[in-house]
Amino acid sequence: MFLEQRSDRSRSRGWIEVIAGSMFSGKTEELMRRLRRARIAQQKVEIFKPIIDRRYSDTEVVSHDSNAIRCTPVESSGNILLLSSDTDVVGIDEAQFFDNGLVDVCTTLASYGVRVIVAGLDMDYTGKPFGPVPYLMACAEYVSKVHAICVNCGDLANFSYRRSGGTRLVELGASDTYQAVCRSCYDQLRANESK
Ligand SMILES: Nc1ncnc2c1ncn2[C@@H]1O[C@H](COP(=O)(O)OP(=O)(O)O)[C@@H](O)[C@H]1O
Ligand SMILES: Cc1cn([C@H]2C[C@H](O)[C@@H](COP(=O)(O)O)O2)c(=O)[nH]c1=O
Ligand SMILES: [Zn+2]
Repeated sequence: MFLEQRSDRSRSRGWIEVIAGSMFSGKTEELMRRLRRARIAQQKVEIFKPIIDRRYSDTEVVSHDSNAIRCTPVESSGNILLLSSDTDVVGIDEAQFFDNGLVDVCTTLASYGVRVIVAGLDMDYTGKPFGPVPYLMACAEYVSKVHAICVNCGDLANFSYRRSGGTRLVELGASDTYQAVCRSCYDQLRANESK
């Protein structure tokens, strides 16, 4: 679906791809698949994640199935620009944790001719747009909305239900803390909370 072949850098043909969805929807696996293919095509790839994502590893992007790829953890979106010189492809995971400056960073890189692939949650546990991801979806050339399986009913899931862990926006966790659920199961679970 996406071209691994580089276009001529002098013509500055870059673009932004966003992979968005709930937790467990396969965002990280899809990001890693695209980045591996770019490496097979001999392209220079740099991978970043926010430094606060210490869930599985400090220096790797790791999927829920334990597949991993090395990355550079960064404090803020501005670091990505500084560390991406002479790069063909930039991959960014857990984009929801970055500041809104990530939108400008991705746009600038794309204008320089870089293929930018961003993965992140589109909604937080309350069902609200999460960080810069919805803005990136608006600015991207390509958006892939991926889905998990609802652990309650087996339908497609696009919500991340928080089972425990309080009300802070940022609460790292996996299936201990979150479940992927469909809209109907999400509404039911949230309604039960206020009973
Ligand atoms: N409810 C679920 N629906 C789909 N996949 C799930 C679910 N729970 C666990 N998984 C596992 O999670 C993997 C996806 O992991 P990952 O790419 O890290 O997702 P994401 O980055 O979107 O959270 C799937 O291949 C599957 O093995
Ligand atoms: C919904 C939601 C999630 N988080 C955290 C939980 C995980 O550490 C990551 C998402 O990881 P994944 O690769 O998409 O599975 O985000 C959070 O901090 N706040 C939330 O509302
Ligand atoms: Zn459901």
